Amino acid sequence: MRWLYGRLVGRWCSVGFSRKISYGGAAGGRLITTPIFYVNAAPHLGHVYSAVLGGLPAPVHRTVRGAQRPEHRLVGTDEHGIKVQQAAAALGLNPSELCSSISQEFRTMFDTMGISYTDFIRTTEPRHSRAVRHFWKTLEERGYIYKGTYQGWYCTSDEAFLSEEQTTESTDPGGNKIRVSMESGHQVHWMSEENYMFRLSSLRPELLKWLQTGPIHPAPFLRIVQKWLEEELPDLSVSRQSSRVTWGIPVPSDPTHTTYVWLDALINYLTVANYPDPSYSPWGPSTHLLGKDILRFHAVYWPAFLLAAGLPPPERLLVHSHWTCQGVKMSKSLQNVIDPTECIKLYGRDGFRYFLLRNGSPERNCDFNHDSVRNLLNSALADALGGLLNRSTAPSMNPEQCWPCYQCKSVPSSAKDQLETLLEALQGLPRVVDRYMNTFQVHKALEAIDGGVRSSNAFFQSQAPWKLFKGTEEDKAWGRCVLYLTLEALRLYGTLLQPAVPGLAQTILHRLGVGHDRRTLKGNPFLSSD
Ligand SMILES: Nc1ncnc2c1ncn2[C@@H]1O[C@H](COP(=O)(O)OP(=O)(O)OP(=O)(O)O)[C@@H](O)[C@H]1O
Repeated sequence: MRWLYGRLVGRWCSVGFSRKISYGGAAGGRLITTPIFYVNAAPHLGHVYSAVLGGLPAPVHRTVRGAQRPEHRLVGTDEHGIKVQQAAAALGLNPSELCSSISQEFRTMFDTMGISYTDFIRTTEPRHSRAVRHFWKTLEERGYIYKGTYQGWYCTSDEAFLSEEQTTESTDPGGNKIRVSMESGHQVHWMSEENYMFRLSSLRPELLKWLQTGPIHPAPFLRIVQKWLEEELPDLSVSRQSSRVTWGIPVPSDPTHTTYVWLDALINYLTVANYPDPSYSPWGPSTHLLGKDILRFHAVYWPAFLLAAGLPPPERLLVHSHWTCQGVKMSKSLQNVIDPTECIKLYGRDGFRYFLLRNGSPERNCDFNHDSVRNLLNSALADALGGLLNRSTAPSMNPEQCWPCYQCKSVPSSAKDQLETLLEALQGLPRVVDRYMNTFQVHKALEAIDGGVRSSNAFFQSQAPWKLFKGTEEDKAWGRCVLYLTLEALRLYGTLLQPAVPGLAQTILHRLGVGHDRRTLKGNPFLSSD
């Protein structure tokens, strides 16, 4: 027996892993952004998912490569516009009070969920209105803004202008005929107003050129944007008359108009890089993570605004699909949301994070229900991972509570194939996880780790070290080898799980006696402890 990581310490006693969960019980220069969230209501599960996902790349880099990568991680709240104005009026508050209170709720939620960030921006901050005013003047000076009349459908819920083809007829709950957005299902109204227009139509060739660099992932969303750009691309209204929308940033040259909330909101990605100070240098490469509901704003309007201002368009847009409730997108306006606080109470922070990251996906919507959370956590974490850890570190299996020697003189012929397949899979696992995590296909990374855990369980069960320890000297040596390989595999899983479920991973590594200086694979790869 060797004392590689010191004694196995502590007891495995994390709620939900050694015990089962029962429903209803207590329980380099790189800018990465998640959308800044609109403060017309409290955060829901969909926001938490986006924010958790956006917080992963830096920890992944640290875990696998051992190095810190300069990274600016932005989160924040989008606070202007008519929806906030209306929500505040309905509550008898002034908009500023509502914004401060809901923005704080988002911040508290991010902290509770262990989401790391380097800047939390609020679009009502003075640094942001300075950036917006400067950006507006730049667009004006470069000839991209003119006064015109906008006539068409407007969806207040989505703060979006829609063409006739993007709307359809529907019926409201009272049986009245209404027009709705085909994309979101929210009601639209006919609007005719004199305001400031942005020459979006003139930017089509440059946008198409940008699309050729393949900046949008996964590919189906790139195709959607290509299709949009093949259709009509009318100029965009970028102001509202301030008599109607008071809560926003006034147009610098004309205070009778308020800046369109999406132009205002998107500029936050520049504000956090100190735009327009002389010290401003665009963060590169910049990655924006977003839900598919705001694809048009990020993949058409935002690069167009940047190109018009003479700035580089974003390098990568990573798009994810939606959490739904009974098939309908979870959304504040529809009030069909799942409260993240309730989920944290039921499943713990890491259980909730694991579920979101394992089941959420870029390509397909995912329906939320408590049964699927309970089933996943019981099967993947309590039974497979927790079971393996408990069994392989139990005092009955390892009375001296230390790491056995990896002295595998001879592998029984019956175990050779299984061992070879397992070792090959585990040696390649960090590369697989790193690749998936860096492209935000986190569900695939977690699936790969879970696959490893299940193969380790099968190996442990079929070799039955508890029986080998009662056999010949050769059996005992092989038993120690099986135990060593299992603990080493658990060290690998614990290390790789740190970005997704930091608390749970620390519990595993602590239980294995792995010191804080060894919780990266850089310098400590799989089987390096031999
Ligand atoms: N159901 C959802 N699933 C996944 N992500 C979501 C969901 N709802 C919101 N988000 C995340 O929040 C971003 C937009 O947030 P927003 O504040 O507009 O939320 P919302 O609930 O859709 O609001 P509203 O109903 O007022 O439109 C999305 O782009 C996405 O990143």
